[in-house]
Amino acid sequence: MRVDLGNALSEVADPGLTSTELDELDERVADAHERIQRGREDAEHGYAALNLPDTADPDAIRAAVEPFADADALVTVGIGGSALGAATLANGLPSETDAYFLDNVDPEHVTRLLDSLPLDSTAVNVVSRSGTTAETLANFLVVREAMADVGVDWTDRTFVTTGEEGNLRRLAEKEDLPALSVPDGVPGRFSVLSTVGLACAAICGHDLDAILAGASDEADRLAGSLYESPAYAYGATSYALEERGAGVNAVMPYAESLETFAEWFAQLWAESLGKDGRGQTPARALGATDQHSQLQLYRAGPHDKMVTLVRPEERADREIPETDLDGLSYLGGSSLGELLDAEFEATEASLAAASQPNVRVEIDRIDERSLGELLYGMEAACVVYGELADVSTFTQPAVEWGKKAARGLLGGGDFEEADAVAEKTTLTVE
Ligand SMILES: O=P(O)(O)OC[C@H]1O[C@H](O)[C@H](O)[C@@H](O)[C@@H]1O
Repeated sequence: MRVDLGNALSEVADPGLTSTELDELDERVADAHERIQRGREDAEHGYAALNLPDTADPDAIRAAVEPFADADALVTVGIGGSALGAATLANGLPSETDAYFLDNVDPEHVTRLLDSLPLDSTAVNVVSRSGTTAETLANFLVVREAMADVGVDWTDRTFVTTGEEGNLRRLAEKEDLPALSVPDGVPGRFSVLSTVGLACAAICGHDLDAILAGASDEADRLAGSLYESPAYAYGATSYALEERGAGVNAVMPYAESLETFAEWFAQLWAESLGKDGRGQTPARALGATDQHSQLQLYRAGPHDKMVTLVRPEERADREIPETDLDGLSYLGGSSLGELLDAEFEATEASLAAASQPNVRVEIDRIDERSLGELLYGMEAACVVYGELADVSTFTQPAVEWGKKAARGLLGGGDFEEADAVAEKTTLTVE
């Protein structure tokens, strides 16, 4: 992963950083790096996720999913960190198996998906770190009933990925389902390089060793200076821009296959860093499509955001046919890839010309190794941001609050959070 901070400097951008400010930030990055390394050495909760390039066991994952390798489709039933990492890999890379994700309990969507699948040749991976998430368990109950209804033995087609405790683990034991373990100390949104993301990747035919090798390369680049570590350069600059008023981070990959990456990033950034009245709101955009919609705001709107432009340096290209149509001949003989790159650079320049801060993130190409670098790099960026902002990066109390309120409403326990629903202030207009 390469990061270009030029358009975040104060000579270009407002807000922006002077080189003196960047040097001061660099001194704080050295301390943050020390803290991160200590956390990694002690395998502390959260920091342990940055050790996954070494601690994940791709052989064990491949062996566990082997019985499901011939499935025509794979449905991952999970939500948040238990779906988005796997989806980023599945949607980012060419896949041998059709991968679907049930990460919502919209009944129409669930029914439409189940009606469209060949259930007798579909594998189901139920993923929940806690093993208690209501949406995941509800969807699982629906999926297994749908299988039973058409005479499919769901116990033959299902495996689970979960922690050592919880309802899902108990269910797996009771039904004798194959079970992969979510490693200790790895929060959901940092779990893509563990069993959580890699089981799906293995069934899709992706090269797990290459994903982990890419992540390992990025881990090797973590250093006590942001000038030596692309991940820290990105995380520290995002933090410093937020401090100076860039409360939004619009992530805009210029690759259709990285659209889900922006969703994964949104959870990572929002849930980890949205604490104590601070945080940077992730916005999702796609280049070049959103140049024709959101870019107007990003260039001409308030100076309250940074734009992260992500692209592969190489991609499989396709020529644009020659044409003698008036005004279009400039396109002929060029390629869609060249056009997309020109759009990328034009957007970057247009933001800079309007003094809107933006950062360029590049990977070599869209393959296992580069995605491993990108995913690991962004996780490390998030952790260093959390250290600099002094927030508790690996907790999510605000999300837990809503989970308890919903559970209380459904009669799943006595949660005071549910009382707030009855106390809602209304001002209805009809
Ligand atoms: O994997 P699970 O325990 O089912 O959790 C799934 C998701 O649930 C919550 O919303 C958490 O805040 C997320 O961080 C987590 O990824």
